[in-house]
Amino acid sequence: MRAIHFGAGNIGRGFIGALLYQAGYNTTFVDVNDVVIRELNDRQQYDVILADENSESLTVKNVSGINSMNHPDDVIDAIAASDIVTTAVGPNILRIISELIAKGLRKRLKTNQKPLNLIACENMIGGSTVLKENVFGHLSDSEQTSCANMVGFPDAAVDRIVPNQTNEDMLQVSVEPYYEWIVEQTDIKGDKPPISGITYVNDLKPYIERKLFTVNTGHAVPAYIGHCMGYATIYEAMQDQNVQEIIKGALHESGEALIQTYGFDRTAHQEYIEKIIKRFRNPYISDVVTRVGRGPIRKLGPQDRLIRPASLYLELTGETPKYLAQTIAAALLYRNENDEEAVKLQKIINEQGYKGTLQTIAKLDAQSPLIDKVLEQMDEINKLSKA
Ligand SMILES: NC(=O)c1ccc[n+]([C@@H]2O[C@H](COP(=O)([O-])OP(=O)(O)OC[C@H]3O[C@@H](n4cnc5c(N)ncnc54)[C@H](O)[C@@H]3O)[C@@H](O)[C@H]2O)c1
Ligand SMILES: O=P(O)(O)OC[C@@H](O)[C@@H](O)[C@H](O)[C@H](O)CO
Repeated sequence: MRAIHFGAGNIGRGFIGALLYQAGYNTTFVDVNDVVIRELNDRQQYDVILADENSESLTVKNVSGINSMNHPDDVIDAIAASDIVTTAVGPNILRIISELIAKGLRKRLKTNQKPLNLIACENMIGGSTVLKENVFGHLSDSEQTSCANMVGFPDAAVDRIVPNQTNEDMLQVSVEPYYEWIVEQTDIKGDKPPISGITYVNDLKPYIERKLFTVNTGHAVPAYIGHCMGYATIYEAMQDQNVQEIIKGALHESGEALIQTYGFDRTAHQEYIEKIIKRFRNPYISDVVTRVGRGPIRKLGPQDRLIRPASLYLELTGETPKYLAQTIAAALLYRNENDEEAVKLQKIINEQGYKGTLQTIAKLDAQSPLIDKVLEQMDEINKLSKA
């Protein structure tokens, strides 16, 4: 079985690549990072280390790489012949890789009639659906009709913390032991990919929202509040009493929104929250706040981890969420000159002010009580950053 995986980064090598290998696939990574691609081709294997007291390691074998900038035709051929295509490139890159994928599917229509599934493993709602829309934008009507019958784009939720890291061995990747990969089976074409780490469900929405609005909402607290307070890593920020109070409060608020929306069991959800907080305190992982806070414009989007649970909480309880508002305020204050979106965010704030920015980026109504709450909580965050 042949797999094509776009993005040989943290999640690509440390999570999806490892599970594909364990399921028996030969995996070709497609990336624009030439150094990583060369190493993959030279060695055809790499190690994944579990970040806990045992440091267990797995050697992922049967891997190769293609630099899509230098060898786009090889990517097209590989897609035409593959049994599964996965991505972990970041939500904003899906649009960029879609033209090459469309060319691969066009070739496949002529050469290979086997059903194919493409699974976007990104932190976003409807990632594979977004990929499909972009790919279909490059295909003719008749190609779209043919693809609609034999190519599936099942949405997915992926959960495993894989920090940025610099190891002596550049392909080695250290990952937390925990993982979850959930795929919506209703959109699969042909047989379900035989990957034992995947949990197949009929309706992904409750799972992706629970993951994004608990793991990623929670993660945003030590990232943005921690950054304001001068902490460099999630682990350091998680030792702070203020961060602990805010994360508990924010996850109580997002939890209330999730429980009321999906009817999750209250006790089970609280256990889920506690397990996640424990993962953020893993002493074997050093995850910088700038990775977790990366892309603040995306993270302040209307459907993402801060605004969506805050809006839902307001809608369902009639109260404005204090702790989510504090985290949104900290995200607005996030400055990092190495992060393109953070720079752009500060430019928008300079031009439009906080209120205008929340209307433009978060798509909040000018009258939304959430805006006033965020502005009110900005003072609290400023006090914390001076403390
Ligand atoms: N790291 C985590 O803890 C984690 C966990 C769950 C989900 N995710 C999600 O996985 C995705 C990837 O995150 P990551 O942490 O692995 O990021 P990363 O930066 O480590 O990896 C992304 C990779 O994509 C490559 N890339 C960029 N443009 C490309 C292009 N045009 N074609 C092919 N490859 C390209 C980059 O060179 C890089 O190797 C994101 O959507 C993220 O939200 C990350
Ligand atoms: O990848 P992002 O930028 O959407 O979010 C940063 C982190 O919260 C995220 O990568 C988590 O580590 C991951 O989602 C855990 O499963």
